Amino acid sequence: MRTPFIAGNWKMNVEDADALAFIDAVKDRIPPKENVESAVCAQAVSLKDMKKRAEDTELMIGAQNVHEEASGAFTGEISAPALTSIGIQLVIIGHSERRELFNDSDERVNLKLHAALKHGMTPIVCVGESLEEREAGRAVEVVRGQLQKALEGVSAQQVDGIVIAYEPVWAIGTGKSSNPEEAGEMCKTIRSYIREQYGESSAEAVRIQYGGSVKPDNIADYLADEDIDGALVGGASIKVESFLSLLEAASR
Ligand SMILES: O=C(CO)COP(=O)(O)O
Repeated sequence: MRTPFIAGNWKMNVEDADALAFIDAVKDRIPPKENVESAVCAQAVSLKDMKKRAEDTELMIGAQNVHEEASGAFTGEISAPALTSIGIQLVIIGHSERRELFNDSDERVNLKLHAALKHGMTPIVCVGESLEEREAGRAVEVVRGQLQKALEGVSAQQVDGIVIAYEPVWAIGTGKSSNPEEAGEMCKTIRSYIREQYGESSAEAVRIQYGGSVKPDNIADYLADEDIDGALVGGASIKVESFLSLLEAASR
């Protein structure tokens, strides 16, 4: 059985002092990782200190982005070796905000995924259709296309450790969460894609999160679906009690 995985994506919303205070507040209340795996992905400047503060807990600390090259003249970027050198093993790749605002094309998402895997990181790869694409009946085609391009050249052995987050763009930060049945159907489609490409054991191993306006009062509706293994949560992951409620709801 797959262990549920709840990850907070704090985006550019939590400054250093609050990030560290959050760790202090949750660290003795994180459920064992056998019940639910938990993470928060913060701004790069806070990662090193957060990692240290979270040392004795099972809360993982993740990055929100990584550059595809290991080093070089890429002003302002962060490399996978730089992240792993401070103990950061988890990274979000291809979030729709990065795709939309920072030119993270499917090809770049693929390069970033390879960089993360090469350096032993666990990637959370985000896919999801826009409202326009959903209304045009193209949601499945779009998500399958994103997966195909993101996973190009990724081996079956590598794919087993990847987390895929299905985040319909229209449900992010809008309070307009996707209907759990529709979300479940898309997560099933994602798992079927993994099965087609990599076989049954990879399909069973890969964890698929839903993301988009997940909150303590709706998370159980998503997790009830057999193909939804957790959530990637923005707004509702920032406040201590809300984050802990999400973990409690997901804990098995
Ligand atoms: O983008 C998200 C997580 O990556 C979702 O954000 P919200 O939970 O705030 O809708």
